[in-house]
Amino acid sequence: MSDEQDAIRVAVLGARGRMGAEVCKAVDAATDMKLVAAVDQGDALADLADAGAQVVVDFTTPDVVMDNLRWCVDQGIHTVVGTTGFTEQRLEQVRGWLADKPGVGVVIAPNFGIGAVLMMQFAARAARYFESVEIIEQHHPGKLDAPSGTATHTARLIAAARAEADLGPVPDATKDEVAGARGADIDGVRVHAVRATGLVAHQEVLFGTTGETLTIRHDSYDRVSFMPGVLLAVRAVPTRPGLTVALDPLL
Ligand SMILES: NC(=O)c1ccc[n+]([C@@H]2O[C@H](COP(=O)([O-])OP(=O)(O)OC[C@H]3O[C@@H](n4cnc5c(N)ncnc54)[C@H](O)[C@@H]3O)[C@@H](O)[C@H]2O)c1
Ligand SMILES: O=C(O)C1=N[C@H](C(=O)O)CCC1
Repeated sequence: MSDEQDAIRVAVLGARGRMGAEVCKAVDAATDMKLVAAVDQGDALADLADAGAQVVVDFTTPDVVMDNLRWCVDQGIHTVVGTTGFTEQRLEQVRGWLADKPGVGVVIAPNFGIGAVLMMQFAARAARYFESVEIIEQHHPGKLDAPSGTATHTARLIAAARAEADLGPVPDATKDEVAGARGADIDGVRVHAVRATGLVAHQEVLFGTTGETLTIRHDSYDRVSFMPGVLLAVRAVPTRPGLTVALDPLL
């Protein structure tokens, strides 16, 4: 329990969205944080600075997140980003902005669910032992992007582990007779995106080798599952200058 004056002053961008609304509730309930601004489309970013925000949490959309983040870094405000769409090129751009603001911290994580982080770690660990691998991500139909940030991140981790183990390409003799039938190719790993009402956020990583398969699966049934990770990042980001990608270094 901290005094009001010691509380971390947090602002939320995308505050009326599915995730933003949940983050506002979680910050409100945290005794060591104070929600000082809840900003959504149409509101001025300047509201964040006027409210004296120390940490901004961004859950908006891939097409606006870079402008938001640039503004926050320029203002010297630490930022926790859950919004997806971060390519290696985008991450490099963020590192460039931060080079001019040495005290500022940014955490960008494709998934704040602790179980999801472990699922990715387990998948990376298993990758070297299986010649075949496919990722099946499943989300609610309101999701704007595909494949998910989590699936893209997982595919990159698996591809790196395969390269290190000299595994070569995944065996696949199939001719794609209908475009997309074999899913997207991310660094040589096939990724399939499912959208259905009733789902929240789910992922399976299916590995195969001679005579056996291994399935690693994670399910978020409720957006509350992301909140411990978000709060962990809010607490950590002021003492982590520069860019932190994914939640693993904070666990
Ligand atoms: N990292 C994670 O753990 C995690 C978990 C869930 C969702 N996500 C990602 O978070 C993002 C948001 O997901 P969602 O389901 O909450 O989406 P959503 O569509 O429900 O919410 C997005 C909100 O952002 C607002 N917005 C759009 N442009 C804005 C702007 N310029 N300034 C301020 N607000 C703006 C929208 O009005 C909306 O309220 C997506 O990229 C999603 O993939 C990440
Ligand atoms: O609901 C979403 O949208 C989610 N997006 C993230 C992703 O793209 O990986 C994390 C899971 C939920």
